Parts: sequence; C-alpha cells; structure tokens
Amino acid sequence: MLLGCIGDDFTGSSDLANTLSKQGMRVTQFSGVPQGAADPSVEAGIVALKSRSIPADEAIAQSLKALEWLKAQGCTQFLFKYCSTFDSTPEGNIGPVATALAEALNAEKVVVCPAFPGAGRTLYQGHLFVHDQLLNESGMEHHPLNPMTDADIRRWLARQTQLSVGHVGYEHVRQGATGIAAALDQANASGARLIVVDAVTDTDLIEIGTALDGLPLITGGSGIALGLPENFRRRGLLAGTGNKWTGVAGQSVVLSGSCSTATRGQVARHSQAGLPMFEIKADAAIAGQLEPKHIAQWALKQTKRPLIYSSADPQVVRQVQETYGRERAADAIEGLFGAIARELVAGGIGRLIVAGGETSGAVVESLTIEALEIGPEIAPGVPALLATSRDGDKLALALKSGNFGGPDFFADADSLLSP
Ligand SMILES: Nc1ncnc2c1ncn2[C@@H]1O[C@H](COP(=O)(O)OP(=O)(O)OP(=O)(O)O)[C@@H](O)[C@H]1O
Ligand SMILES: O=C(O)[C@@H](O)C(=O)CO
Repeated sequence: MLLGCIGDDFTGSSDLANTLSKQGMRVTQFSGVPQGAADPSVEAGIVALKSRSIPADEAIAQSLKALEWLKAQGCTQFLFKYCSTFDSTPEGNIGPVATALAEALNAEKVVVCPAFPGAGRTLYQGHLFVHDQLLNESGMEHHPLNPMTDADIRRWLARQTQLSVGHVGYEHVRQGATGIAAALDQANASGARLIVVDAVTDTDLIEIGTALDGLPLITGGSGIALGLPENFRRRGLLAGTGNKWTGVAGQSVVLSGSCSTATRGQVARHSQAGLPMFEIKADAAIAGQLEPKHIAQWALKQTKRPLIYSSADPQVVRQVQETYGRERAADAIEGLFGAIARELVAGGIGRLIVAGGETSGAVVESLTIEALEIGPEIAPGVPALLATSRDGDKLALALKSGNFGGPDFFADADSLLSP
C-alpha cells in the first residue's frame, strides 16, 4: 500500500476512492480500522470512519488508530479526507484531527484544500464557494449537523486548532507546481503549519498534487487527490491494472436520511415518477414506534425500486431538533436506517442505494461490511461499490453524499449497479 487515507465519513471516503480509482490506482475502502492486514495488491487504502460529527477527542483517537494501521501496511504518504464543504463546527473535527495527524507524522507543511471543482466547490482567496455562492449562502448554513456560517476557511479552521494557519493564494497556484512548492515553503517559513491552498480548476489540483510529492500529510476533499497517483506512477510503483467490476442482480432499495437540497430533489423526482415510497417521520422514529422489520417487509414486496426516506425540508428538521435535540434525532433515525438495512440484506436484496454521509455510515456499520471494492463512477464523487460477505454473497452499493448527483441519481445508480 502506497497511499494511506483516512476519511471522516463513508460517502466522502467513496468519493475519494472514485478519484483515486479513476486516476488508475487499485483502491479498497475499509469500514473502520481493519483487524488484519490488507490484500497486498491494494495501492491506496481508505479507512472510512464515522468521525465527522462525534466529539473531537474520539475523532482524534480513531484517526490515530487508522494512521497506525495504514503505516503498518507500508504507506509512505497519508491523506485526511473531509468534506468539500468543509463540514465542521467551531470545535472540529477537521482542525483537531489534522493537528493530531500532523504531530504524529512530524508534518511541517500540511495542505488544507477542500476544493472539488467537478462538484462546483472552488477555493479562492481562502473563501470556499459552492458554484457561484459563498459557502455560507449556499444552503450549507442550514446543515442539520454542522451549519457552515463562514466561507473563510482560514478563519473557520483557526477556531479549531492551536497550529498556525497560513494561505497560498491563487497568484501562486496559477504558477504551477514549482510556484506552489515555493509558496508552501514560504508560508511554513513564516510559521504556518496548516496551509489553506486556493484551487479553482482540476488543473490547479493536479499542479498542487505534483507539488505535494513526498510530503507526509495532505488534507482536503477528494480533489486534492487528483494529482497524487501520478507521483507514484512516475516512480514505476503502480501496477496499472485498476479495479474490476460486475454489478449484482436482484432487488434494489433506496434509503435516504439526507436532508440536503440535492437529495430532496432526487426524492421529489422519485415521487414524480410514481415509484413506491415510505416516509419515516422523525417523531415516530424517536418515539420508537417504527418497526424496522415491517418497513423492510413493505420494501421487499415492491416490484419497482422502493424508497424509504426521512429527508425533510430545513424548517421541519429544525423543529425536530428543537424539540428532541440534534443528537437524539440523528441517533434514532440513523439507528432505524441501520436496522432496516440489515432486514433488507437478510431478505436477499442485491443493490442498496443510500443517500447521506451519516446515514451511509450507520448503514455500512450496521451491515458489518469490512471492505468495499470500487467500481465505475455513477455521478461526480459517487462510485459503484461492491461488498462480498464471508459466505460469498454480493451486495452492490452506492453511498451518495447529500449534495451529490443529479435529479435522476437513484435511477442512474440502480442501472449502473445492475449486471
Ligand atoms: N426528518 C429529519 N429530522 C431530523 N433529522 C433528520 C431527519 N432526517 C434525517 N435526519 C438526520 O440528519 C442527518 C443527515 O445527515 P447525512 O450525513 O446522512 O446527510 P447529508 O448531511 O445530507 O449528507 P452529507 O453529510 O453526505 O452531506 C442524519 O444524522 C439524519 O439521521
Ligand atoms: O467532499 C464531499 O463533498 C463529499 O465527499 C463528502 O464528504 C460529503 O459528505
């Protein structure tokens, strides 16, 4: 294993897996820190954690454990993947985890770059944009778990870490790899250890990737990985075989716990198409009135792709959170989705499409999936995934980040996951 990655959620990890796989690396995504050693053919290993929205000290402990395992697999470079919308609160967890990893690796110049131009996330003058809107005006200011109320990533990060935060502006990035490397040195010479780097296009990210050759720690969205495989390829370290893929037959089900704008559009499209849908009401889930077995049985009886969803408008989510507390609501709904997924898999489904990072984490953990093979891209940032149980049963999955995918994502995913 060459490149060791730590993802702070499951959909984000598969987003990164997609980028690395498209750039020709053999990639495996692991659910949590594996017990044993990885298959020696894996070139980039991604340990997917569910550490985005847990207390910072727990996120640090899990990330350091993942780092130790990745080191033991032989990795020489490490990447901490977080969301391209920099999902975090003033307490963390991006700053605390990046700080702990930097200390553990004695990393002096640590790039911080959430940019993902393919999904409309660009970083300019230290400010993060979602398409043509500043992050804090993009809808992310209403996020149920981490409302993003400041687009200045330097300022937001500085609230989360003791390390000094620097910046490499676009005037250096546009000079290419050599200019970027010199600007990183300069920022570090002025005392900065976490260095926010502007990036507007994929070409910028490839140049940044070239400049990062040999640095122990990199942090960012999946875009920051675009230029990294080439550094290994140049040294003749990649086998060049990529990943293989076959879809899975049988029934498919969609689970959506995401309340993001894109997901709500996909839920609306599913409804317009007249496909079967079952709404999980937060109140009923929190009161323990919903029986996972019954909901799964309803889905298993459907002949067309059913959707089970708790996705709701921001004002509905706000009301639920004010009544019950954010964590209580999230735990109840995520727990329910996990339990439904177990019943569905026991019922023999072949394909499972999950919307939402936290929801996907809850589902994959509940299914005790250890490793996921990476298949072709369904939409920018979302690959097809394949899990194989100890008995050889296959489940094809799509784990979709809240704001990813076009309105027809559920249909697109289902057809790509099919044989
Ligand atoms: N109706 C609801 N009321 C309150 N909370 C909800 C409701 N539906 C879902 N949730 C919770 O909101 C959170 C949504 O987070 P999740 O990460 O799954 O989606 P997302 O934020 O859209 O996706 P991503 O993190 O990939 O951007 C989950 O913890 C989920 O349980
Ligand atoms: O970077 C992104 O936007 C996604 O991979 C993600 O992490 C959203 O949860």
